[in-house]
Amino acid sequence: MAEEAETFSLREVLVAFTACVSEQREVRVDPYLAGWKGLVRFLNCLGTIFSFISKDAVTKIEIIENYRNSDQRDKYLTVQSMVEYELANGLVDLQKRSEHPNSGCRTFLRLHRALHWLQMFLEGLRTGEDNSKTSVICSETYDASLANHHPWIIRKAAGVAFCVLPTRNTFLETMNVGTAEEAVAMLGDALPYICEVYKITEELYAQHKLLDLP
Ligand SMILES: CCCCCCCCCCCCC/C=C/[C@@H](O)[C@H](COP(=O)(O)O)NC(=O)CCCCCCCCCCCCCCC
Repeated sequence: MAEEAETFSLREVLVAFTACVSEQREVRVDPYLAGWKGLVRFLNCLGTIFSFISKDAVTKIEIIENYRNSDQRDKYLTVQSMVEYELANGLVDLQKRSEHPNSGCRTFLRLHRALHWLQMFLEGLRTGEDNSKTSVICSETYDASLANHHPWIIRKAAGVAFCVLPTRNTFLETMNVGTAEEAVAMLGDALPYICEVYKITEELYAQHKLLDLP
């Protein structure tokens, strides 16, 4: 675990998200998944108490990766092409999960909601006081975002896991980007890209009324 922590750098994760938006303002699926995979590696370094979260994220990443490795891989190149393809071919359960329980659209939506939390969490870390508690930043941003989509039992387990998070400065140093100040600067550079990815996806899902997919 320690070795994994040493090789992890937040830089590679953030670089992946900066590569997500194409010139046509489309969201590329491969760098998006690469970004999430990096985040999962980081989460695994924080302790086994987070395993239930990383397992769920991995399951969702793999569902979409399988589409990217299938005969229909080109349809899943961008979020825009995925939405167009799945909707045109009736591959999305719109009211309740039945024939297509793991559509790309509903799976991606779960990661998209988590990206909203990530965006707020990283902003909270960036602007927080030196001695502020990561656990507080994490639970406040979780309550304001993802928690609204989770049942009580998940919210409870997440709340327990957040308690073990180290202080803000230790957390920033774990990112392996340099000093806490350097990590803060890196967050400032990268956050606009994450916000842009989130915004484009949110608009696309809203336009197609997909924000509440079961
Ligand atoms: C730094 C501490 C990390 C705290 C992570 C906060 C997010 C908490 C998410 C709790 C999810 C619990 C697991 C189960 C979730 C599912 O029920 C639920 C719904 O799925 P379903 O409709 O298929 O049932 N799934 C989801 O909402 C997707 C959750 C994906 C979470 C990925 C979180 C990865 C976090 C990576 C953190 C990295 C920290 C970054 C700092 C540089």
